[in-house]
Amino acid sequence: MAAVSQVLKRSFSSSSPMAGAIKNVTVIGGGLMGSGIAQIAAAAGQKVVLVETNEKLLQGANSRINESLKRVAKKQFKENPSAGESFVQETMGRISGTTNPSEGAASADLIVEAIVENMGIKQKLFATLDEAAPKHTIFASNTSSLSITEIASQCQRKDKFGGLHFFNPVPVMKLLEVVRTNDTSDETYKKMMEWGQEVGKTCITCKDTPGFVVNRLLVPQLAEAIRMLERGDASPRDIDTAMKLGAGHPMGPFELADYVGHDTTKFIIDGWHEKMPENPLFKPSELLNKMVKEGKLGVKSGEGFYSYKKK
Ligand SMILES: CCCCCCCCCCCCC[C@H](O)CC(=O)SCCNC(=O)CCNC(=O)[C@H](O)C(C)(C)COP(=O)(O)OP(=O)(O)OC[C@H]1O[C@@H](n2cnc3c(N)ncnc32)[C@H](O)[C@@H]1OP(=O)(O)O
Ligand SMILES: NC(=O)c1ccc[n+]([C@@H]2O[C@H](COP(=O)([O-])OP(=O)(O)OC[C@H]3O[C@@H](n4cnc5c(N)ncnc54)[C@H](O)[C@@H]3O)[C@@H](O)[C@H]2O)c1
Repeated sequence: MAAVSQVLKRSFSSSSPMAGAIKNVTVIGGGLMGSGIAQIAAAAGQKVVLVETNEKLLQGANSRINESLKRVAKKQFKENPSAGESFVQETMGRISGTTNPSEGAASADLIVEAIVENMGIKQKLFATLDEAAPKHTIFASNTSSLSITEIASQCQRKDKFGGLHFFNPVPVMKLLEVVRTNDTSDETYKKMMEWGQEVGKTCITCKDTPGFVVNRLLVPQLAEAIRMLERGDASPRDIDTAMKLGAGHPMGPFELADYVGHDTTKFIIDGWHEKMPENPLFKPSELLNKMVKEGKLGVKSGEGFYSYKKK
């Protein structure tokens, strides 16, 4: 992955965005979600700067994107493999990396944050970005469960702040939840919706409420599945099979929670328990807490409810 300084010199000296069009996207956080968001923006022809905390994680994101693009190319260019290779190379060529968020923000029309699900860390990051990014830059968080209004509270540009909630895996899942706060301007909302369509997503809109639409319905279901397991009602495998064959889900709740990552699921449930202590649905799970304490984070660590270690 080219250093952003080289790409910025080469790419941004001559080009400047058309008034209003989102051409330069900065993604903060190159994990499960951020790497996918960077990938689809670059695949849509946009210049992407990916920001991570260190070079090793940047390289990891780079590899994850490259592997995913090869899977996409294998399907999209089935009849023309060499066109598929060019698609992968050209898309990767639009992505540069840096470990400096302020440098990464310098030429962004849109910044999408996909870092750890922690309110304080997100707020601190956006306060820094508010100083570094051009005045026209739109800020968006990919948070699963936190309040966009609260995340934006340390920023001046509350009119240019919203939520862009993608679904995992980003290159495959068609939905994008576009969230506006009471301060999000109509112009910002319109640009977020248009950008979501440009990167190939079907956009829905909802208010800035906990979990937006999908997670407000999904979290209780996954939580109830874990309580079912804790009561000994059924095994994870049988519960997953039940929901796949009985409800037509592509993944059962335990497969899905493993896929999402239990660091994230724990952040989500702990945050909602703190916000809504009276709601038994969001009471923390001893089993989940034990798994996280033991480092069993799901697919990302090789073990969660199931084992993913290569035999
Ligand atoms: C009591 C307290 C408990 C508390 C619990 C609280 C829980 C909280 C949980 C909330 C989490 C919220 C998280 C977030 O905010 C919201 C979400 O993202 S929810 C997750 C949404 N996603 C899903 O539901 C995914 C469902 N699964 C699937 O769609 C499929 O299983 C799959 C992931 C697409 C995989 O498909 P499969 O057919 O099973 O297997 P393959 O691997 O062969 O994939 C098929 C096909 O898809 C393409 N593909 C898959 N992955 C990628 C990728 N990363 N990049 C590109 N392409 C990909 C690919 O073409 C595959 O074909 P192939 O390449 O194999 O030919
Ligand atoms: N995992 C999912 O299924 C999913 C789906 C939708 C939304 N989300 C949300 O997306 C966000 C990221 O989730 P994820 O699953 O990708 O997590 P992840 O742990 O895979 O990735 C987060 C990345 O952010 C990086 N990071 C942390 N602080 C940073 C900082 N200050 N600057 C730059 N990088 C930083 C970490 O190094 C890590 O690589 C969370 O808010 C989560 O709620 C997750």
